[in-house]
Amino acid sequence: MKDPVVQFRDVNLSYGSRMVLQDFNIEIPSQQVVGILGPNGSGKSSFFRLIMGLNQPDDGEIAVLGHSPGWRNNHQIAYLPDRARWYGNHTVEGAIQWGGDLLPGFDSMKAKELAEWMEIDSSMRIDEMSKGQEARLMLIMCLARKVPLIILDEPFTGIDTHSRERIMDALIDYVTEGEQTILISTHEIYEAEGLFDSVFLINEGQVALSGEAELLRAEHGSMMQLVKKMSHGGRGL
Ligand SMILES: Nc1ncnc2c1ncn2[C@@H]1O[C@H](COP(=O)(O)OP(=O)(O)OP(=O)(O)O)[C@@H](O)[C@H]1O
Repeated sequence: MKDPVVQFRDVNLSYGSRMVLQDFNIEIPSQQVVGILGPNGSGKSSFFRLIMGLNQPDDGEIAVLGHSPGWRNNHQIAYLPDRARWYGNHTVEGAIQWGGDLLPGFDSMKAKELAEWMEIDSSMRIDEMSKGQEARLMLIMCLARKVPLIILDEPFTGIDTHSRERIMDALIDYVTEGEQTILISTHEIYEAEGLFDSVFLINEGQVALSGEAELLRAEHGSMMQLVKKMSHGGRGL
């Protein structure tokens, strides 16, 4: 068994006086698609920001790809933040060129293939794109990178059902090809849950439940139901 890609031990994180993650422990297995699910405000984005070294924990230990979070390993991570925007004056082609020149592990051919699959015209200017088109481009810029860890925070927001289905198909194809770990946080649980090998359910700043997706489903029913129960204050899941 390989070492976990991400390991948190007894991590606490607060913003001012507000405690967001408390005694947070997690081990993310390598080479899996991992769902990070939970109600609004449960701490999913904060968890990703700690992985990237964008926030510092109050205490606890964090290892990401065998190092402390920060510049030493961020070139090995493709991160799609929850509120990402691209430079407006680029075209799609320009963004892909930029990725090829500057992003570690970026495969321009793969990016072009993904753009075609996701029906994104390469001559389109980014400031003329709809929200959903831009969301697709942001996703392409992450998925085209050959890095051990990809983090997608709410990648499907603003994307219509048809495009979402295409993206899920691309992810399934892409993932079976690769040797990467992909962390996905999403509220589109119903559509996305088929992607996950394992799932961590976050509630009120802690891992409330985790395991192989299939086993969790067999035991508790759909992920959607589990998250709904949590949103309504369900305890003892
Ligand atoms: N920069 C910040 N300053 C203060 N509080 C913050 C900040 N960022 C997040 N929070 C708070 O921390 C808590 C966790 O937020 P976080 O964004 O990690 O949750 P989330 O699970 O990703 O939520 P969502 O599903 O709505 O995206 C929330 O109560 C939020 O209001």
